[in-house]
Amino acid sequence: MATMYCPLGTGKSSLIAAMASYLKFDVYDFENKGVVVYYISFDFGIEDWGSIAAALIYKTGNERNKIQLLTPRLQHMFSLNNLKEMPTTASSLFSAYASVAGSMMLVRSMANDLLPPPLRSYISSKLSYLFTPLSSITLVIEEYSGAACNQVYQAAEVYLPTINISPSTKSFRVRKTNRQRSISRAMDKNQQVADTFENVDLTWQYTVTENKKYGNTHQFELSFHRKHRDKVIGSYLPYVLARADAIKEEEKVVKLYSSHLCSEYDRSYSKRKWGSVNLEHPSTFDTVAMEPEMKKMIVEDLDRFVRRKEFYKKVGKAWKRGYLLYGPPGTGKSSLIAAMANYLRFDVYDLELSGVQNNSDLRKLLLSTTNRSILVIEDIDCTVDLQNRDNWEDKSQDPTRSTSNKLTLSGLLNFIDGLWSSCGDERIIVFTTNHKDRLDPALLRPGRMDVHIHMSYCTPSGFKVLASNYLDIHEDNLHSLCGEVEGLIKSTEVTPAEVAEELMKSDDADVALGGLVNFLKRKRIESEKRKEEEEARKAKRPKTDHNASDEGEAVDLKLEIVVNVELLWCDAHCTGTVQFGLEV
Ligand SMILES: Nc1ncnc2c1ncn2[C@@H]1O[C@H](COP(=O)(O)OP(=O)(O)OP(=O)(O)O)[C@@H](O)[C@H]1O
Repeated sequence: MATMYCPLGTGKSSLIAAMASYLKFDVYDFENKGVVVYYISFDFGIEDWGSIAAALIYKTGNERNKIQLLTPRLQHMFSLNNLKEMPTTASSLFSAYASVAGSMMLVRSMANDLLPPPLRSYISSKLSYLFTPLSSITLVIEEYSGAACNQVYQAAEVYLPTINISPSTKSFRVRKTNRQRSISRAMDKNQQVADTFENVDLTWQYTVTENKKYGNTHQFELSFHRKHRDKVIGSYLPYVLARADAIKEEEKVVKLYSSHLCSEYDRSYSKRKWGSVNLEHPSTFDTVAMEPEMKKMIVEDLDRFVRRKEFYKKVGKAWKRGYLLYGPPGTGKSSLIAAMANYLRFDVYDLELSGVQNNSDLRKLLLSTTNRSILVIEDIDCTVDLQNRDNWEDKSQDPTRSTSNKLTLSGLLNFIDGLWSSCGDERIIVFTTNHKDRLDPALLRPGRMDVHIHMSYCTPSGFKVLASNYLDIHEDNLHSLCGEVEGLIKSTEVTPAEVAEELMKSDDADVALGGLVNFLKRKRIESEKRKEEEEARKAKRPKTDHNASDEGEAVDLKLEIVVNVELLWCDAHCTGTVQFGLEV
């Protein structure tokens, strides 16, 4: 047993990861205040159920064959003697059948009454294999692998709509959004499509198991002749994964996932899921108004990040990068995130922390995000109280909630660069805030937020980008008002959002720029007036040693002195000697 105690950012999680990878041990991450969860696993495999069925149905042939129908480990469970005692005449077979059927009905009604729905659905899905032809085999591709997304499932979702509809398909789903050029289709539940790969016939089926309490489970079932098992697993599935990547690349659709986009029904599901829409934000690095050097720095940083897979491996770091975007509202933080997503073609996961109940919920949500994605937590200073790492909780504090049932900063940090951060590749994490000073230093330390980007008020070069976006004004066709606008922008705090709003008011550059000049002049007058009023207020304030800004310090100092004196007084009692000293 080992206890690690050291300051923030000194590599506790990395050491644990290194120990686990050196020893090839699994890691169980128990939160110190967390709830212990017991997992019960049912490990009858497909083969086992098939062989149980085979042993029950084929009661002919010699005893050796009967035993061979069972997989080796089931041979231990079902003894030879039990099989020998199975009946062989038609009448005894019929009465055996009747008694088995009666027992089955009894078992089924007991199961309906006693077993929880997920367990029932698990058992019924396993029993369905009894009815598949023995020559064929079915691969079950579930949506989730443990808590993480199953990439084969996701690839099947992309690939299957591109293969021809089978004659046996009775229904399929169609959709088209504003941005899609053509209608896309998807498999409907319980429908099949056929595919052929290197002369192997394959059948895909999409199934949804409904469960009101725990939410629906989705899966694909891929059936084929069992003699092709190696080819399907070794060649066909990798082909489907590669095709899905290529299709996504061709479609160039970036998705925006949000935990708020899933239905209430899905939310109650213990494995909370993300709902998605296509990210149709047109922002690119060309359209974002910011200093050209900063833009160049960000693009180079992103390029370096995506090509550094081996580097991250070599230095023993999870392949992820954290960006902190800070600045006043309307300076383009969201636009920059969209530009990053469009540039990298990474999906965006928009996480609203206010809707996350506890660390366990957060973990489920984050584990179900995919690789090559951007996780965004906007306005991180507003959603939760970040002041204290240990007491970081949802603002709606409920004293009745146990301490283990909370969202904590440690829980989030653990995902950013703790052990959990390694559960995925090529991840970008972006936090945005209007108040960087309000963030816990633990969040800002190097290694967590690798790049801090200040999104400032509009600058002359930012204006040039906006003028080009909105009015097609470029270096070679500069408008006579551009010089005046740039001069005003230098001396006025105006956000790119405000400038953009003015430029949108007319297609006529004279009108739009004229409006912007007036707006900037008004803004400058207002801000000068505010400054004068502030200075007048300061001048009117009585001159004391305890004005507002000094008061806090004075109180702190007083408290400190009282505490010191008390401690020294205690010392005096205990030791009989006392020395007073005061350092200010
Ligand atoms: N730097 C920018 N470049 C281009 N357009 C911008 C920029 N900043 C703001 N805008 C315009 O203003 C709108 C609002 O900007 P955006 O939402 O990106 O700002 P924000 O900093 O994320 O604001 P908030 O902090 O309120 O979320 C955008 O739709 C865009 O049209």
